[in-house]
Amino acid sequence: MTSAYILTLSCPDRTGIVHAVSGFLLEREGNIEEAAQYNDHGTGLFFMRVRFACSQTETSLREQIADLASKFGMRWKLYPAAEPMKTVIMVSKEGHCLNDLLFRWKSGLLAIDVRAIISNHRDFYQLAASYNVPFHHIPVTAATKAQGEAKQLEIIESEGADLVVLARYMQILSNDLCTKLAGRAINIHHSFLPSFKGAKPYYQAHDRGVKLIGATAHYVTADLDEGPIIEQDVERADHTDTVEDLTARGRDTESQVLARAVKWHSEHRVLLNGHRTVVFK
Ligand SMILES: Nc1nc2c(c(=O)[nH]1)N[C@@H](CN(C=O)c1ccc(C(=O)N[C@@H](CCC(=O)O)C(=O)O)cc1)CN2
Repeated sequence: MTSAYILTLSCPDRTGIVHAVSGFLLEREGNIEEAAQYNDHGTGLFFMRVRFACSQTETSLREQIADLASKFGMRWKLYPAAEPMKTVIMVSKEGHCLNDLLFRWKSGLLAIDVRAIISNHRDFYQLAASYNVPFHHIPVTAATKAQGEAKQLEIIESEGADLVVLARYMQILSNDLCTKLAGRAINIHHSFLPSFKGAKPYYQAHDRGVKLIGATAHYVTADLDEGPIIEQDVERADHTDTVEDLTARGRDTESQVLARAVKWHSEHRVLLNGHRTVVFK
């Protein structure tokens, strides 16, 4: 019986990498179903993503890939392709992105498994219940942030979440929590970064008189809204728009940008390249 796997790797660029990987898989009767690679001439790093079917067990493949990787200095990861990514979604008082992700998940459009919803407000406990997803209300104040984050992390770890989505969660995560969630927490920022970081970006955009508004999905880091960008998009604006108009029009862009980022991350299409990303769409 064959199983589908996804192998992602990065290593110093040199000739023969694709040949070595494809030959490795051929020797094990692996059938390549999808492959993509990128050579970053600026950093000299080579990136690759391969989806393949193979009859060998994951344990056996890991042992053999480790041997290949050592010869090329590869940083690599191997994922069973069929496993949906266990996900925890965090939200505050704006629920459009949460609602969109839940609908896409239940419609089979996202390879995720929403294990819990965490919020510092109670607004969306009925929405969670309608999808039969546990809802955890964890209020957060400056005085209670450490305890609140400890509860959040306990839920994340107990659910085995490989992805945490800040779907308009409006609390700044501590440096410690950012470290623990490194590479597996995605935030949707409601501006076209690097413009208008921080709180109330639509107020900032309106004050600047922008003719475009936007949304940015990025990995969460200790540096607020500075994490590696995964996806962005923009929407037109003009002099007649109020902040409320911009906020309303921006909701669809935010939801669509976040959904694309979650889809690509859950399919292991996003590779970190320093403070940037490589996205094999
Ligand atoms: N460590 C990080 N935490 C969070 C990030 C991040 O990139 N790194 N992204 C934000 C989301 N966000 C914009 O998208 C954002 C949320 C909240 C604020 C903010 O200043 N909020 C409060 C202060 C709350 C607090 O101290 O925790 C405020 O309005 O004054 C700015 C940007 C999610 N978290």
